[in-house]
Amino acid sequence: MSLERPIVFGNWKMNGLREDGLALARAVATAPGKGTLGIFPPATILREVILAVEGSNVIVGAQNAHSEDFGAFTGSISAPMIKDVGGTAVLLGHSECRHGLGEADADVWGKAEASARADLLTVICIGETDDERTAGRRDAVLRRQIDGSMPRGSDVSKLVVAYEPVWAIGTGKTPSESDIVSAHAFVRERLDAIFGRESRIPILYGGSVKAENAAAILALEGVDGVLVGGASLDAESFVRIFQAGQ
Ligand SMILES: O=C(CO)[C@H](O)COP(=O)(O)O
Repeated sequence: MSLERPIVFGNWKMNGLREDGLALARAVATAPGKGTLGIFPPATILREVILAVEGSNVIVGAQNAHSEDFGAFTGSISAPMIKDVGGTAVLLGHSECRHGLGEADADVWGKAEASARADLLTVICIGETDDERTAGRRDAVLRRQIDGSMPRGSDVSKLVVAYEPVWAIGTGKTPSESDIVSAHAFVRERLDAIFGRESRIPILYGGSVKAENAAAILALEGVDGVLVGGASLDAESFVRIFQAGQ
């Protein structure tokens, strides 16, 4: 599976009731342009969103999945369940899950293995906090997260990495262009070391991506696409971000 660049994914987080979510999905499905569009709505409307974009190339996925396929895990959904309703992707290791829900690298690894078993496209999110950045530990954190969250032996063509500095998420702050380039170069080097140069796992940037800064970010060396939060909730903004990469 090879994803055409630019890859523009929207993480709706805990937003989207049926009416506005389906309208947004339909608008995304008709966006003109080359590349790969993906949306990650809340699980409550996953199936309806999948039906709303049917016939388009838009990828629809879930925002998390359990490491087990089934069982007594109240409140969780699993990779086979996502697959069962027609979902083809999942976000894992988002900072809001790592830091808000206490997900460790090993947890993300287990979830990624479950996602691979269900043959989903797995987007593994990584990124340093402000304290880690200030302490000069960015690369050490990225290395630990890559090494600890990404299982070996699965189909590398179904893996995507999203570099999302935690301090840039929802804050309006973005790293300098040179910082994004150097972080992506570091991630690429590590992925090459683990999975081989031919793996070419796409690396997305995430954190305060907007229609206004998308063209500059998407043009940076090593940036294969973007993972968008807030600005993916507005159809016009999200489509403008996609078109900024054309
Ligand atoms: O939602 C995101 C993509 O996963 C990420 O958290 C960035 O959010 P944003 O700063 O609201 O774009």
